[in-house]
Amino acid sequence: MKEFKIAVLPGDGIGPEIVKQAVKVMDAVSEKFDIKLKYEYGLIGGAAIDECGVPFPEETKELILSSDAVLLGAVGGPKWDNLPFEIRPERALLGMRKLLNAFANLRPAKLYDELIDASTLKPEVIKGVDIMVIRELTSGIYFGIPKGIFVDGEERVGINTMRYYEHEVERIARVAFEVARKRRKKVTSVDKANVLEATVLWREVVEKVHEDYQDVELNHMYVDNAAMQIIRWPKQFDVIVTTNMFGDILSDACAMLTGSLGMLPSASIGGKIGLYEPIHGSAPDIAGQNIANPIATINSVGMMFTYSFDMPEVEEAIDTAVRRVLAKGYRTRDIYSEGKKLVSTEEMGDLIAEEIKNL
Ligand SMILES: NC(=O)C1=CN([C@@H]2O[C@H](COP(=O)(O)OP(=O)(O)OC[C@H]3O[C@@H](n4cnc5c(N)ncnc54)[C@H](O)[C@@H]3O)[C@@H](O)[C@H]2O)C=CC1
Ligand SMILES: CC(C)CC(=O)C(=O)O
Ligand SMILES: [Mg+2]
Repeated sequence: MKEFKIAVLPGDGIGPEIVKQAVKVMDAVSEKFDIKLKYEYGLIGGAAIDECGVPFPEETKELILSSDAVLLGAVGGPKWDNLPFEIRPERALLGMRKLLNAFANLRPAKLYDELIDASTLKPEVIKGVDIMVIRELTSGIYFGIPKGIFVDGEERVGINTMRYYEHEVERIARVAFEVARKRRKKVTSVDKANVLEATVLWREVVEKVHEDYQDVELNHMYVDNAAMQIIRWPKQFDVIVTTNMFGDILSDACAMLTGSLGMLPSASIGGKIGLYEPIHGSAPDIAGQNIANPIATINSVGMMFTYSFDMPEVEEAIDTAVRRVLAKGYRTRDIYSEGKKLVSTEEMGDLIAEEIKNL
């Protein structure tokens, strides 16, 4: 019997609520596919600050490094926003991604036909949308030095630095071309090479790597245009590869093509141990109300089975279960439309887990 140890880090805000639903789904998967899943819970973010004074405790680092994969809810919230920057919850996230060398963040924005009515965009614009955003995750402006708030003469100056080494661009470009080969064979590299030297280098390296992937079409787009094109005509995109910050922003925009930010899962790969999390944050505005959409987290579990455990059949099963629950008309508040059945976070988790058992 296959056996996997999963580090489960619920985090803050809606994190614990949505992760609980993902665990229900993992329980159902374990039964259905006869796999042994061992969960070990750890503290991260604000929850860790409250308990041990730091956002990313040594114990959590040891836990994730001794696991086969990591499932994260989300971190952060107003309670911790005034802490010194270096010990804020979000630092734990960046630290964990770096520690795991999870440099490739895959964020699939695929619209379920069943949710065409959940979007504010026209059906003809979004029907069939299937974009894979590949965001560089362990470098760029979120990591570059110098960074900080410094005193310069009479006033302060805030500095962040966008920097990319050639090898960092090369490895993410390779991931993008490899993924595109299994899809519709088109990569759009998004940069700001008209004004940012770091992305002039990015564009050059992507071009160079492309020489090894001549069967894949490559085009380049500036990020401002890309933000507009995603909303204007999203079906022009197959794989989007981009920098850490641009990918962060564009993937939230892509989420709305699928109906809600609560729909987009992610896999962060590249190192030995994969990290799986919804793309959204801790949603403090709806935390504790049992109304958050758990599907992004549940589908992140699906990605875990494909990318960490080489069991794509489990991802397919989870995807089918989600689709069937949506087809029966069940909706959390964020994807609700008239005539559908409004359900809570807990109910959505139960429905999807039950559907898996009945597959
Ligand atoms: N990966 C992570 O842990 C991330 C953490 N954050 C942190 O989360 C906190 C809140 O950040 P925001 O900018 O408000 O972004 P957010 O992604 O938490 O929320 C943005 C909006 O989307 C809604 N939303 C998010 N997830 C949802 C879900 N599953 N179901 C239904 N609605 C959902 C929220 O209610 C909110 O209105 C901050 O402290 C931020 O730093 C933000 C993004 C990612
Ligand atoms: C701390 C942030 C970089 C988290 C975020 O917005 C994301 O990863 O999407
Ligand atoms: Mg983000």
